[in-house]
Order: sequence, then structure tokens, then C-alpha cells
Amino acid sequence: MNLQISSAFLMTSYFTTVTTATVTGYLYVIGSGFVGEYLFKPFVEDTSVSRSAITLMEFFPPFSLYRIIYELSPPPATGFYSDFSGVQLGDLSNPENGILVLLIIMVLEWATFLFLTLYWDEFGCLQNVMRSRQALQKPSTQPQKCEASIEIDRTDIMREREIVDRFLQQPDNSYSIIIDNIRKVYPPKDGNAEKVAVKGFSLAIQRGKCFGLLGSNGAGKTSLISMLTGFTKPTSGTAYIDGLDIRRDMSEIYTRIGVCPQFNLLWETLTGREHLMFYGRLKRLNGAALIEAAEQSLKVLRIFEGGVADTFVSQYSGGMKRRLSVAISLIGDPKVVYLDEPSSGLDPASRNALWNAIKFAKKDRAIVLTTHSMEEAEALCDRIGISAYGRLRCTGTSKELKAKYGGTFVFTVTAAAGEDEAVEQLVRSISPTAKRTYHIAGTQKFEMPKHGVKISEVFRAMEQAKGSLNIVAWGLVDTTLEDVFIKVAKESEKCPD
Ligand SMILES: Nc1ncnc2c1ncn2[C@@H]1O[C@H](COP(=O)(O)OP(=O)(O)OP(=O)(O)O)[C@@H](O)[C@H]1O
Repeated sequence: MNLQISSAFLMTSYFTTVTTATVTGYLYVIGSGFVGEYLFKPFVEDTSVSRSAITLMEFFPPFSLYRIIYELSPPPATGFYSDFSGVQLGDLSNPENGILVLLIIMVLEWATFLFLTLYWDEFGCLQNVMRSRQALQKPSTQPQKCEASIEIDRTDIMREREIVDRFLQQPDNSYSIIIDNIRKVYPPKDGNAEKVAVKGFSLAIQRGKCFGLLGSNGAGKTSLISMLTGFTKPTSGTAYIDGLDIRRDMSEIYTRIGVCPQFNLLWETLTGREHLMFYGRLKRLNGAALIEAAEQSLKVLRIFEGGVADTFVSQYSGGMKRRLSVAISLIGDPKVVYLDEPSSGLDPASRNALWNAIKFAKKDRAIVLTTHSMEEAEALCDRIGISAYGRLRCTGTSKELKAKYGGTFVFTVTAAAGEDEAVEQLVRSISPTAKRTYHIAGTQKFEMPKHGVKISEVFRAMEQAKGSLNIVAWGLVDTTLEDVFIKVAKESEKCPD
């Protein structure tokens, strides 16, 4: 059985998708049973077939398993209720049953398969190193023609690249995550063309900081996190986590990271506490420290009251499962934590508890958080990056991004029917370059450049206008992160590559 397991390990090196591996595994197990019964058994029972030929066949693991089961079973002629007493130690020297040779073959193959598995894993990494070196030689970070024409300022992206280059020349342990021109291409599948999900991403994240990765659906956020956490391999480029290279040192990296995936990966038949104890042990916690860490996580993420910590996960609500996933990612003091849309499906109270836990967890570790909630990004992240079409488009603090991409106020006015033109003239008198972005049933929205507009003047003009116009409501708001996000996404649409 150990030989079958080690050969299964070896076979995993050749598969990249779970579905193919599962189907092949089933076919292999069922097929090898049939082949053993109908092909190998007649040879074993036919005394005219040379024993050396049989031994040779036994190098095929299913045949050796079949042979040993065959030898350990009572002879069919005598049946189960005979006086057959099984194979004794003394029988090992009997050349007729060939068990001794069989055991030697199995032990040798077991060790060889395990060694080969390790070798292929390493060799695979070496191939990646070679591939990424080739990729590095290409000037992929040069701004492209198209990018020069769009309104997105690339200086922050260039600055990230400079930090990464500096790190590569002289590693600096103040950065927990360095992503070096990483790229992910999914091969063609089901008649669809290949998909470039991540197009040369470079980023540097300091210890103690939370980086928020925003992006529309399909922007490549999950693909990026999958590469950083070892779920998939980069097509080219690499990343350094706590100074360790994801191409070579993934097993060491696993002990230093925590991951909350986009979809909960939990066992329905384990309790919340058992999950935390299990993952805590993987992070090398044990004894009192493990029990304490699990208890603490359960309390902080509110999976504790009413004995819920010791209830099977199958009885948890969606929000509780999500909080447990976050608790798992934080147990064992990981130096880098990835949170992929951690608050999806949480009610406001649970979300607040989660945010507090993340704010607390930020100290002394780097967090990468992907989210579709601008509010969450503003509440938790020290820096924010917006990605679109697999490329990082801009980075900065929420304030910097708003200042850079949202130099406008949004002015909304609702007036009585027939007064739209007069309202528009009024707005133009406050800000001649105001741009109307929305107009429906008496409600108009204008973007006003911030320079040249004084908020006090807007108030005064609107108060005066109330005498001559029937203004129902009006409002002036500063640019939000959402406005920035929409603007960057729109600009990126013009130049997806
Ligand atoms: N295994 C895969 N095979 C082929 N294409 C894939 C695979 N996984 C993702 N993609 C494609 O890669 C692109 C990026 O997907 P990804 O899931 O990384 O985006 P995302 O930013 O996480 O999106 P969301 O916000 O919806 O989770 C998408 O166009 C997606 O269809």
C-alpha cells in the first residue's frame, strides 16, 4: 500500500489540474485491478511462464500489489473455510511464492518513487527559474505606446519597479513581499484561447502594512494570490516572501504565511476549534500555546459564544464560516497574510469584528487584502493598488489616489420641471469648466474641477438662487475612492494591454 501511495505522489508531479488527476486516478485504480485479474493472474498461475518474466512484471506497482494479495489469499480450490493459515515468516524463503523478491522490489520502488517525486518537484522549480530569467531579459516594464496616451499616471508603478530592482540588488528585510514582474498565462481550455490573467506585476509591500488590491471581476487578483500562496506556479517572474523565493522555497514559505481564500476550505465534520488546532499544529504550535492561540482566535473573531466553537462547521452560517477562515489565516503568527475578499457575506457587526481583528493583526506583519468594498479598503489599508486586465494600474494611499485621480467635486442639483437650463447656467457661473455627467427628470450631476471653486461661494450662490429658482435639493461631495476606481477602470478599458 505504501508503494501505491508513493507512486501516487510521483504521478502528481505530472498533473496540473485536479480534474485530470482525479479521472486518471480512478481509471488507473479500476484499470489496474482488471489488468491484474485478467492479464497478470493467468501468467502467475501458468507454470510454463518463466519466473523471471513474472518478477519483471512485478516492477509495475499494481501487479506487485495484486501478487501479494494473491499470495496472501487462501487458494480458491480450498475456499475461505479451509485450514489455510496464511503466509508465515518461514515461507519467505520459499522461491515458489516469490514473496521475498516481491518485498524487495516494493521497498526499492517505494524509496525510488519518493526520491523521484522530490526530484521532479525541484526540477520543476528549476525550469521555472530558467523561464523567468528569459522573461526578465525582455523589457516588459517599458511603458507601452498605448499607456502613454491614457490619463493614468504611471510614476507610482515605476517607483514600485525601482524598489523591486533595488531589493533584487540588495535584499532588504523591511519588505515582507516583493513581487518581481510576475505573470500568469492559463493554457487554452475547452476551445477557449489561452488567458493572460496577470501581465507582469511588480510590487513591494513593507512589514506592518496592509496593502489593498482592488480590481474589477477578472482583474487577476485571485490568480496573483494563488501564485503567491503556491496554489499555481507563475508562468514567469517570481516573488519573495520574507526573503524566500516562491519558485524554490515554497515549503518554508508555507510555515510563514496565512491564507484566507476567496471560498471557504473547511471540513464540515470538524468544529471551529478543531480547525484552529489543526492549522495551529501545522504552524508548529503545540501544548498550552496552541490551546491558548485557538481560544484567542475564536474569541477575537466571535466564534465563541454559546458553545459555537465546539459545534460542527456544517451547522455554521456563511458569515461564521468566513470568520473561521480568517481566524485560520491568522493563527500561528504568520509573517505574511493573504485575505481574498474576507468580508464577503458578513453582516455589519461581524464585519466590524473582522476589521478590528485585521487592524490588530497588521502589527509586525504584511497583509494583502483583495476586496470589492471601497469602505473596507479605506478602513484597513495603508496603501491601495488598483488592477485591471491583469495589470497594476496605480498605487498609493487612499488620499493620494483621490488627489491624483479625482481632482473634482461632484455637484448634484434637483430642480422643478422646466428649470434645467437655468440650473445649468447657474452652475456654469460658479464653475465655467463644470462638466455635466448626468441628467434625468430634473436631476443633474456636474463634475467641477476643485481648483477655482470655493465651497463657501457654492453655498452663497445656491442660497441666492433659491429666490429665483425652484430648487428641490442640492449637494456637493468630494471624490470618493469609488470614483477613482471607476475612472481607472474606464481608462484601462481604452488600453487593456
Ligand atoms: N484556471 C483558469 N483557467 C483559465 N482561465 C482562468 C482560470 N482562472 C482564472 N482564469 C481567468 O483569468 C482571469 C483572472 O481571473 P481571477 O480569478 O484571477 O480574477 P479576480 O480579479 O480574482 O476576479 P474576481 O474579483 O471575480 O474574483 C479571468 O478572466 C478568469 O476567467
